[in-house]
Amino acid sequence: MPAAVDLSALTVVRGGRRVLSELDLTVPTGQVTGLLGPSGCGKSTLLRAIVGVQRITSGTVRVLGAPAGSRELRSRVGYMTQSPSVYADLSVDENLGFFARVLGVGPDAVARVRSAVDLDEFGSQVVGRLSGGQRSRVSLAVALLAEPELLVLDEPTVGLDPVLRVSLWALFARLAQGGTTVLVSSHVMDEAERCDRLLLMRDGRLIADDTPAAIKRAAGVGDVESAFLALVEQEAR
Ligand SMILES: Nc1ncnc2c1ncn2[C@@H]1O[C@H](COP(=O)(O)OP(=O)(O)OP(=O)(O)O)[C@@H](O)[C@H]1O
Repeated sequence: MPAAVDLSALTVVRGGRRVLSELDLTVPTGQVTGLLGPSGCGKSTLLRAIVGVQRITSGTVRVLGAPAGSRELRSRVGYMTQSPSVYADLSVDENLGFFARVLGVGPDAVARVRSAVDLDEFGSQVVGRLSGGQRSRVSLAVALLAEPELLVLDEPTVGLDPVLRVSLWALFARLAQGGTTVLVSSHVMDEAERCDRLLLMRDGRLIADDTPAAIKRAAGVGDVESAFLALVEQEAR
């Protein structure tokens, strides 16, 4: 099966700084791929390049067989940014209904995505009066509306309690089982274990690209956080 995302020699310079450097990577179709690395390593910039909202300096980014950001990808790629991108003065259902119309999907999608993110009790609640975690789940619900083939999520579990985090990771796994490609960033290394595949990043470069088990095995350690530290140490030598 062709890769959902295929990057070749991607370089991005932002504010005079080289934020991504000659990145080559692929994201397999129908799996949950985790993009992990410390704050500032370039995760959001990479995700922005994949959804086509980042000006790139050089290289190529192909998504679902088309150049990133092309028109035909609009409804095939769902993107959730780090800061909630929904209207604070509208209710959850009004937001979902609005974005459903923008995306041209039927009104029955609203109930489907509301329930997928566990917000059924909050349909008539104004978003401005929700907690941060609830608000980010409304953004996630928007990203799910068009049943995208590729779902790109920038730190979707920040600010969520452990129970909700587990339920969201279960949702990502269910989506992948149904054929959706899920690319999710996090700087919480314990979330790595829930991914089929991991991309570990540091300073705009990829330091590992494999399954969690293979990354731990290669580093001879029992958890991904220790593997990350071992890889950083190896590089410094
Ligand atoms: N608008 C911008 N202009 C210039 N530089 C930027 C801009 N946005 C981000 N950067 C720089 O690009 C680098 C990578 O930022 P990016 O947001 O991609 O990192 P990240 O890994 O997603 O971090 P975090 O986990 O904290 O969100 C950082 O050094 C940051 O300072």
